[in-house]
Amino acid sequence: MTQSIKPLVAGNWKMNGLAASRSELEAMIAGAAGLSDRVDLAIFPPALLVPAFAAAAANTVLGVGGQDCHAAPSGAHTGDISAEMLKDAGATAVIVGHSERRTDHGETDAMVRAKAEAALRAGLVAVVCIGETLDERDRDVTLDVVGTQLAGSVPDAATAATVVIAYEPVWAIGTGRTPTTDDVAKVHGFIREKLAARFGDEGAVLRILYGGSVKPGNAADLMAVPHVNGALVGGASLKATDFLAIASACAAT
Ligand SMILES: O=C[C@H](O)COP(=O)(O)O
Repeated sequence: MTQSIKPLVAGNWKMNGLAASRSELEAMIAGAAGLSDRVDLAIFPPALLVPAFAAAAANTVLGVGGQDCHAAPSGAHTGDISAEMLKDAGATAVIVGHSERRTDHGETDAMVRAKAEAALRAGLVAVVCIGETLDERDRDVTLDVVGTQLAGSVPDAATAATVVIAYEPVWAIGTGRTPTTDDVAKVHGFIREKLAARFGDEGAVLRILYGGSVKPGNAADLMAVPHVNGALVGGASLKATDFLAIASACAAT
């Protein structure tokens, strides 16, 4: 982990969670307080839970965000939610371009970039996801894929305060498989080079999260990799004990 960058541990609940999950949120809020000098924490529940979770987390160190947004601020887009609506509901951030959105909804780099630009327009931090599939990894084109996604999905106006990159190998998501720390170092180092070349000083300090089967048992090793500035956690973020254990491991590196 790069010492000069405060890490972020973000929990993506995906399509999980009901109103009763509020107890997990409250445990996270309580646990986050003791870690906030070393690591930022944020949780991304389903959109229906954002207003209640954001209200519960207001004036605490735990951020609350959405999992997707439309590129437009409002309009005839049935079923969609704008970045402005998330902001209005108390969100501070939004995930864009998660591989499940790219796969399930055919989102392209251009669409992801437009969503990230919408986030910035609304005053939200955009967590921009990139990562290669297993087929792409097997064909040894990981860096090509990641470089293309990075160039195409990240807004020109990105700063360290407004954009976070999440590198998530698609084959590691929800599978229990993770890349070796050498593999993670190679990709994160490549992303850092690209960000620094494009954004200069801002690119040198923009946070790059690793995501894909991060658990309490492997978090310390993954978070110690150079240019890993935190984690985007899926399954293990549903339970406060696991989420906080990952955040503690991150804070300790
Ligand atoms: O957004 C989170 C990632 O897709 C990782 O999910 P996972 O931790 O369940 O593998």
